[in-house]
Amino acid sequence: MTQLDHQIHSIGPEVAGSRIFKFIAFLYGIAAYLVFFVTIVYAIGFVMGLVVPKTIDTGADTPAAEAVIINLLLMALFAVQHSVMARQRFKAWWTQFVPKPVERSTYVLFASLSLLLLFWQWRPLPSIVWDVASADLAVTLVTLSFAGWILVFTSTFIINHFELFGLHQVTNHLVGKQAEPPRFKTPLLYKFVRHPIYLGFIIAFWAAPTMTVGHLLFAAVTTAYIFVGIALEEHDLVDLFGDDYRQYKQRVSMLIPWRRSV
Ligand SMILES: C[S@@+](CC[C@H](N)C(=O)[O-])C[C@H]1O[C@@H](n2cnc3c(N)ncnc32)[C@H](O)[C@@H]1O
Repeated sequence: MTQLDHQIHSIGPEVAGSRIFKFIAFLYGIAAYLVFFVTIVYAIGFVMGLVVPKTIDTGADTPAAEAVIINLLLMALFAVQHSVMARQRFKAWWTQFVPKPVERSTYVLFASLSLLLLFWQWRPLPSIVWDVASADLAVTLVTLSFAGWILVFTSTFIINHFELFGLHQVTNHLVGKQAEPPRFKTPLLYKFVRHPIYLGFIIAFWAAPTMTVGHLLFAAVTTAYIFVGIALEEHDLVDLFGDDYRQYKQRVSMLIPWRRSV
């Protein structure tokens, strides 16, 4: 027996395999996070029409009806992927095939890929709905849109950025730390609204100095989807945290600070 054979034998195939798996899972988690990061940065340029080569108002000339259908299908694909894969029952089913430590990273990767597909294949509908004449108002709207994106990013860190995007799970797995059960939290902004991340997206999508039909379609459908997403997410949160979440809903508004119902 060579020295290497002896070492492998003494570690045991299970442990050796699992060590390699832990490391591969960690690298996979980092790769999925990087794809997510590129996607969200691209999303800012795409929606605001800044820097990136393909924006919400550029792309192949397509007849309006065809463009609407393609864009609706792209948004529907993202919505179905994003909602179905986030449900507890789906997670219970697919973690029979996908190892639990990389479940969140895989979800993040699929969501990012379906968004990249949307950015790539999105058809412009360039007719103008509004175009503000005042330079001051235009600057205010661009600033508001940036503020929306900042709200999105800050809120992910407030609730737990690294857990939300799967890095926490693969790191814990790598160092052999047990995954902690989800905890109900209402830190900082979550004391004013229950969904600051979604509020940030709504602000970022609607605050545009020039609103085209394509941008309006995107803002309207994603806003409607956010309301559906909130209903599904809150159903799961009540299942998970029971009365704590029910009382939170009574106390704190959904999206508009200081207004209990919405
Ligand atoms: C993309 S985050 C969105 C969080 C929130 N809806 C928002 O807009 O800021 C979705 C994840 O956050 C979790 N979550 C939402 N509110 C929470 C809370 N108050 N405490 C703990 N987890 C929460 C959900 O279970 C879900 O896994």
